[in-house]
Amino acid sequence: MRKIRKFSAPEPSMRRLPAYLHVLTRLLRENRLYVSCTFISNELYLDPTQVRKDLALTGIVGKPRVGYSVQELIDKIKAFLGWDVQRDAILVGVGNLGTALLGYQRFRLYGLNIVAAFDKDPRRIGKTIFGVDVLPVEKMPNLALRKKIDIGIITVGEDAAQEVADLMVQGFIKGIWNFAPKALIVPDNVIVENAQLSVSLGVLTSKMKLSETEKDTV
Ligand SMILES: NC(=O)c1ccc[n+]([C@@H]2O[C@H](COP(=O)([O-])OP(=O)(O)OC[C@H]3O[C@@H](n4cnc5c(N)ncnc54)[C@H](O)[C@@H]3O)[C@@H](O)[C@H]2O)c1
Repeated sequence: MRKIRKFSAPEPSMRRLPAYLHVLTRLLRENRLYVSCTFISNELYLDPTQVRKDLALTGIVGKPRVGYSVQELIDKIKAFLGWDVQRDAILVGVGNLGTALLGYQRFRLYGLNIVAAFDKDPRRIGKTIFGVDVLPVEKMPNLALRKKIDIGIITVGEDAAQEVADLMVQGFIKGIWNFAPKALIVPDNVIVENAQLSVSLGVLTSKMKLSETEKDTV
């Protein structure tokens, strides 16, 4: 059975940190120098103790009665998330979703630099989408190895996802951001993060359903 890899920081905290960053970036634009846990927790409807624990993971130390320096907190969160360094990525599957991801310019702010895209469809190969060249998928492992690519993004259908992951492993890619609804099998040294909008939608609709049922019973 495959081992579940454990990390020293809890995943829910990792998932909340980008939201804190969003609030802090706004405060920086408004020239705010300091911020408290209570302020952040009120903005995001979270428990202040939870926010304090999450922020402590980044190593930041607040000043009594003043709070945290906004700039320092931004820097610490970015460093914790690994967004303070630029990572080169490639994307495989330049269909609807792949094209949308290539067009999302803000990934660069998070240190994600998509340097090439790959597909198997001759109608897509040779095109340049949002400044990124689309190459034949067979060329991916070699390019990944040569350019020391860190992250592979999978946006092919679920039937092709494992074979694409295998090619990424051949190319010594260490992190796979998988958008296909497929549980991938990879060596232990490769980290896979599955990104599913349907999970988020499921949370929304089940909360709506629960709230509707609770209203009916009042
Ligand atoms: N994670 C999410 O929230 C989310 C949201 C939408 C779609 N998806 C998933 O993303 C994937 C893509 O969806 P889409 O709507 O963009 O599909 P699409 O059919 O528009 O695009 C898929 C692309 O992959 C290419 N492809 C197929 N097999 C390949 C292979 N072996 N090597 C290289 N390229 C290959 C196809 O030529 C095509 O260009 C699907 O798995 C879908 O379920 C996930």
